Amino acid sequence: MLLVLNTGSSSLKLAVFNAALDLVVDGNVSGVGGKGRMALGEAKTDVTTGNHGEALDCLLKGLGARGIALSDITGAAHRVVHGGRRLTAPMRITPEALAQIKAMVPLAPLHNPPALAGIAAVTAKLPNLAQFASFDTAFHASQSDAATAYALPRAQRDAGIRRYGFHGLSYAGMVRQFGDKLPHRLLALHLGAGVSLCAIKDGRSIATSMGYSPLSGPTMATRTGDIDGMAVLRIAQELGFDAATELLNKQSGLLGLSGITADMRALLSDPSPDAAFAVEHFVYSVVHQAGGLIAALEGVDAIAFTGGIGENSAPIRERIMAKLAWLGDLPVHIIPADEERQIAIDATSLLNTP
Ligand SMILES: Nc1ncnc2c1ncn2[C@@H]1O[C@H](COP(=O)(O)OP(=O)(O)O)[C@@H](O)[C@H]1O
Ligand SMILES: CC(=O)OP(=O)(O)O
Ligand SMILES: [Mg+2]
Repeated sequence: MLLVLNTGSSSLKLAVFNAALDLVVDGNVSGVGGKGRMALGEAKTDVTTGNHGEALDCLLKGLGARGIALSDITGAAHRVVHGGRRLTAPMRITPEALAQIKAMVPLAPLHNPPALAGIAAVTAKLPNLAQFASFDTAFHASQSDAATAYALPRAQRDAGIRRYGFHGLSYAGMVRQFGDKLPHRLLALHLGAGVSLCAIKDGRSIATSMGYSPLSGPTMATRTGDIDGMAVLRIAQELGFDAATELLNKQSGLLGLSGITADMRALLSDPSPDAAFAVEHFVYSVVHQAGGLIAALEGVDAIAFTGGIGENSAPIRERIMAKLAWLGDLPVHIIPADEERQIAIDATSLLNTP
């Protein structure tokens, strides 16, 4: 059986697939690093964990109680957010590969360390297990230089300051789910805690709203989305680098705008004007990005929503589509985000190649 781990800064999501790639069970621990919750299948319990290794222990114990032993696990596959310029295909985690992933930490200081913690936790438990990595950036490797470059001098561009784009496992999974029904020009909207849009032409990413980091694009749960560079510098000058990083990534977005919560469902049921404004800003910013990406596609044949908000919130989808009514009648699809299955498919194809 294949263990898939999607490690976030304070969460650990796990899915177990059998050799036929059927989902056997999935679960997660939230609130890693303190008092949190564990869900495994339908069961939910309170758990206190000090780190991702302890969270993995809890989940593995839960799997044991369901009759899945450590010895049943034949491989582990991880979501790694940032693969940089070079890591553009899924790979087996060898010592060299691990060194390459570690070298990406300066590019993704908030996102890659949790994945490394997940890899280390599995290695500590099962040192001889085959492990694999799939990169959120990889799907966007098809983009042109014009789409990925920031207009910076050569030295900064050579140093890797460019657009990478994220949520690639979600978009690759979406393209896979469309199969031979894939529209020629597809605008994909991943609306979750992180929010991004992607212009997909014939199954390939040609432009996306996230850039150097997962901060840019529309308003997100706690990230600002697009913000002028000079505003960032002004905030950093006032608060210092670390506090500014925290503010832009963790205290902004829907949370910062509303002053209430980062949770879209809670905002939609909150009667206050601040909650309404946060939602209005979210919808506006998504539509604003959509316009640019539709122009990059030179037209659009279909729109697809995914992610927690995209899949579950009919009111948000309707408000976005109402502002895109100028596009005329378009097929609108709702595709469940299935990053874990995509990671499992990637790992299985590597396991099966000698
Ligand atoms: N029925 C719903 N209506 C509105 N928002 C929802 C609904 N269900 C989930 N959401 C929102 O989805 C977001 C989480 O998205 P998700 O993709 O699960 O997050 P993550 O990026 O952490 O995986 C939250 O803001 C949550 O409120
Ligand atoms: C890359 C990213 O934004 O991921 P998430 O949606 O999980 O925050
Ligand atoms: Mg997400």
